[in-house]
Amino acid sequence: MSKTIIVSNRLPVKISRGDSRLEFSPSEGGLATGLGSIYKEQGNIWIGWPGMVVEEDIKGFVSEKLKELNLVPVFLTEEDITGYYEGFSNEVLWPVFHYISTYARFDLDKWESYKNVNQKFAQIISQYIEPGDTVWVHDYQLLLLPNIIREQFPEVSIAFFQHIPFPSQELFRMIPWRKELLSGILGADLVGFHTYDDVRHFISAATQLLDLHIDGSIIRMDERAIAVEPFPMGIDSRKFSELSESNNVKEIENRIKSSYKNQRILLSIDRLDYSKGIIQRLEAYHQFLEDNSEYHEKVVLFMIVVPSRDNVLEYQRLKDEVDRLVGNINSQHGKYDWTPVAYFYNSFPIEYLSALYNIADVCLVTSMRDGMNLVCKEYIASRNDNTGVLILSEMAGASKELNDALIINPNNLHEVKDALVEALNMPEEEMRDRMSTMRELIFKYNIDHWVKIYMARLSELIEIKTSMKTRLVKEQLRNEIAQLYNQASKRLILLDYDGTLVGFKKQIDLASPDRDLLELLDKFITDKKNTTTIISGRKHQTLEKWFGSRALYLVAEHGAWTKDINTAWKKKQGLSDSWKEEVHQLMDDFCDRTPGSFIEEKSYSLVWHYRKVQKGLGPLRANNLMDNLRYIIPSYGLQLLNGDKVVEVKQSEVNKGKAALQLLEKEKFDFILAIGDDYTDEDTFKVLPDSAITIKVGNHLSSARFSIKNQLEVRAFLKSLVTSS
Ligand SMILES: O=P(O)(O)OC[C@H]1O[C@H](O[C@H]2O[C@H](CO)[C@@H](O)[C@H](O)[C@H]2O)[C@H](O)[C@@H](O)[C@@H]1O
Ligand SMILES: O=c1ccn([C@@H]2O[C@H](COP(=O)(O)OP(=O)(O)O)[C@@H](O)[C@H]2O)c(=O)[nH]1
Ligand SMILES: [Mg+2]
Repeated sequence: MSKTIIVSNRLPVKISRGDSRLEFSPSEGGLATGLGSIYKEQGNIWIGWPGMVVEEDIKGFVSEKLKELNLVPVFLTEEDITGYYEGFSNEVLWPVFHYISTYARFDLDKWESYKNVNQKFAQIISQYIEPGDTVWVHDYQLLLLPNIIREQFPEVSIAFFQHIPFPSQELFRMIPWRKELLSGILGADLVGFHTYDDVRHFISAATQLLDLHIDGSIIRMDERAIAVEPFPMGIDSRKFSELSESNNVKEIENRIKSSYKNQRILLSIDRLDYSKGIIQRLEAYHQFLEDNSEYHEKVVLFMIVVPSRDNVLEYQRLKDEVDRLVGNINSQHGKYDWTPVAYFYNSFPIEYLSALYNIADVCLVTSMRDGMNLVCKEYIASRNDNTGVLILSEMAGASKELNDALIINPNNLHEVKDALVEALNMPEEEMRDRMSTMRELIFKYNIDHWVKIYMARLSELIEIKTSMKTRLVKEQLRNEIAQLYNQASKRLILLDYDGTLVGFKKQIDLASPDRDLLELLDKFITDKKNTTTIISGRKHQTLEKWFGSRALYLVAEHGAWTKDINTAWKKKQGLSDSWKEEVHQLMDDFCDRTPGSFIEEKSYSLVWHYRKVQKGLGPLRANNLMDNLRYIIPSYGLQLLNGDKVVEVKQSEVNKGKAALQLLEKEKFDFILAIGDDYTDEDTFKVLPDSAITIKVGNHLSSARFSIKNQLEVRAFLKSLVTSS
């Protein structure tokens, strides 16, 4: 049975040295707690670092112990931890991805270590991977891994999910190794982020830095398609809800409450991290106490800070700063029986967290940036009686879903302070309304739902990929087609031009046929059994210039013009161009506003090209233009085509399908071959009989029977046909 191999930097279980022996305990952090519930399913395994340096002589023992839990360790050395984990992951990627690029240290040795450790992970994975398996790679520590696995195991399904934000490409491009990182991620079939903004940023980085082709949310690379989509992660809501009711938790609650009688509890829980806005929170709370003395002795900020990455300089500095600020607040405002900030620099068992979630009147999340933030979701899931108020930073991924929280900008101290007052005074009905709406969401979009929809999307993509593969023209299929070709006595060959016989060029006129192509076409022409046709959207003047002297059938402007061998060009009857002036004017406006764009005018169509426009702006303007055109085209009976870096308007009764039908009527063909790469060729594929050999160039969905990777392969295929006869 095929299995899922989960891979992340940290295993959900960490090892530490207890008094006399090794201790195995759950890891902190969103990823470990989030996926904890799914890896135990039959046959699945989780590969990752066990959280400490393990001596050689006990590695066997540790591996055995972890195996019982379906876990496989990747042992990291002291150097790996310094270079890869603390260094590149947490001193380069973490600060840049959380928009604090001034903390980043772009050292080459950190990068070398990062590459090495990603290879180390790949090496362990390769020992467990079997055909049909899915590898699910998690997070920024392993950005290179998807592509390393892809190179070793081209057929395997690979998913990648990033739990932290993906920054604007303007920030991301600062990283010296940005292209390698992007290519690493793009080894996956499905790339997921928590929010649509992350998706947008990633797509813009990939298209701008790697010059890739993008089709909605699909990135196309040679023969591979990679889907990039948002999948906001949920939590195990039921677990938190049930935990709230347990006797053990109730007991802890009572104990805590007895220490804070008559005080309302403001709760914050996070790892010690500058991305969590701990300083900003303390400053806002300080101001709140200064401005609202009526709350003195009546509130407490219960602040759990979990130690994290304490070998990294910025984290040490932050610890000092937090200690200092807490000290200031408590010394300035504290009384012998009131400590305004109850500060704990520890991690706590889940029962203790649950008790805190239950008794907290307000949960305060002030992240400066946060991929998701699970703490706020855990708070909501715990509030079975629908009370409690969540104050949530708009910089946390969770704010995109939880819009019934009090949403704040953590940089706006006054806004946070006012939100505290609002939360503490919120009418009960409003509180319950907000909380119950958020609870519904948290229970529906829980962790199981997240895994389910993520995996379902991956299966869908793999199905498409597999069906594409079976249709791919490879040796056996090529031989079968060659056999049919040789047996036939009347053949119709329909060849699209751009994207099929030649590649995409920056200047449209540079795509003229090369000698190799002309020789190939001549081989088809000299065989009298062939009716060789170029069926193109190009102007007839262009086709005339390039092919006019050859004994070819030519179809130009998608069928508005046709030319039989040795005859003059014929224009399709009954076409009108009265619409052109109005559309031209509109396109002119867009050219004026969009440097690099230009209009191509044909007899019965107008094309707005944006292949030379500043990246990102082209598609934006194209959508805008299409919105405008939609008002004009119905009254003229026109068709609007959204093509590869073009917007085309043409008469709807002209299309390649109709042109192909006319050719079909000419004679009785016993072999029909059509090859094309874009949406206009679909019209050809659709009108041909089922027996026709229809071939789509590239990996887009198509009504063609077969597909072929690129123009080079088209030429090789065509050569193999003519040389086989
Ligand atoms: O492993 P550490 O260096 O100790 O860090 C702990 C984890 O922190 C990060 O969590 C992120 O994932 C959460 C769940 O998707 C999300 O809510 C949060 O916003 C992120 O910061 C990190 O992504 C993990 O890899 C770390 O293990
Ligand atoms: O003492 C603690 C405090 C917190 N957490 C867990 O750590 C996770 C923090 O996840 P979040 O997404 O909020 O932030 P991250 O640390 O992943 O950036 C949550 O599931 C908490 O329940 C924990 O296990 N022990
Ligand atoms: Mg084409």
